[in-house]
Amino acid sequence: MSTEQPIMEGPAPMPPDVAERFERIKQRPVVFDVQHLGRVFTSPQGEAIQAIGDLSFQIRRREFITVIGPSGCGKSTLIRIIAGLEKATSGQMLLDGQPVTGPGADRCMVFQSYTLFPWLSVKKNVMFGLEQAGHSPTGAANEAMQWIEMVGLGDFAEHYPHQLSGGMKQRVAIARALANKPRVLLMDEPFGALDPQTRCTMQKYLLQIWQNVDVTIIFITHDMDEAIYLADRVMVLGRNPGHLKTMVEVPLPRPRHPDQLVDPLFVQTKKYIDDLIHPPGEEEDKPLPIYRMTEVGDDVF
Ligand SMILES: Nc1ncnc2c1ncn2[C@@H]1O[C@H](COP(=O)(O)OP(=O)(O)OP(=O)(O)O)[C@@H](O)[C@H]1O
Repeated sequence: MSTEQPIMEGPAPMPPDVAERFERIKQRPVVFDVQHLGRVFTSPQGEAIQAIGDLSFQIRRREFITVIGPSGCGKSTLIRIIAGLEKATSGQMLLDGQPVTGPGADRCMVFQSYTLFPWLSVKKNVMFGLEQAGHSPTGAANEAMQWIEMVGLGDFAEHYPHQLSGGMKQRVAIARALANKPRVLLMDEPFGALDPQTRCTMQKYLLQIWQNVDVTIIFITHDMDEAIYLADRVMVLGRNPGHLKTMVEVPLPRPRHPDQLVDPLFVQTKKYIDDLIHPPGEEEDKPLPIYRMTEVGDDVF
């Protein structure tokens, strides 16, 4: 067995034009201020499960933040607390300086599973929240159509969810969320169920939409390429209990382009984040016990 230490990559260098962009971002107002957030669950046996330990971070207006970390580090718990669907057991969270105490129209969520009403057309799905918020049917229809056009589905407004592909359904879900004009769009692995090609197309659409809408995005993903490609900053979480390992400023200029996936800065950033999430030598790296299931001598390698 080799006794050599694996080489841990440092963060990639920041080109001057991207560093300037981050300086400009730091001048923007803080939208989200999360202070010492913690969440303890109780197991069915009555044991305390500390899902999130002590998490503090700030997000500025119109930042695109992706959240990545190993399974069980508290990504979903965090986004559910931000959405107001779950309560923190310690700490607090301010949105535009005001404490968040429950769900609100200022935060909208897009989930991985398709959550459209199957009995409503695309247009009616997008109108639903608007009508609930007090828009007249005509006003809601006009507003809904603007958002449906924005996600490129103008020709599908009268279609029903079962007539749409997975990517189209998620575009409707994004239109429905944005129609409420939230301050923050929360996305919990929204493209996780899509095939790789559709996923790439959706990433491109989302970046275009985000460019044209005044919204801050917090986006959970398991996919490292997706996390880096979309984000201004990648929030890397660790587990037991969930904690912030680091916030990585992505050293790539915007607008993003798929060619950047092979840029040395991208590759170095990926290696850096991967080393943070899976430190070499951790349990997951241990080899499996090997049981021989073939005849001795049946060596195909
Ligand atoms: N309702 C609950 N009751 C008890 N424990 C919970 C509950 N929800 C989450 N947990 C625990 O909190 C921890 C964090 O869970 P969470 O689902 O937030 O992690 P995650 O990072 O989103 O995981 P994954 O990547 O697998 O989706 C886990 O140990 C999980 O078992």
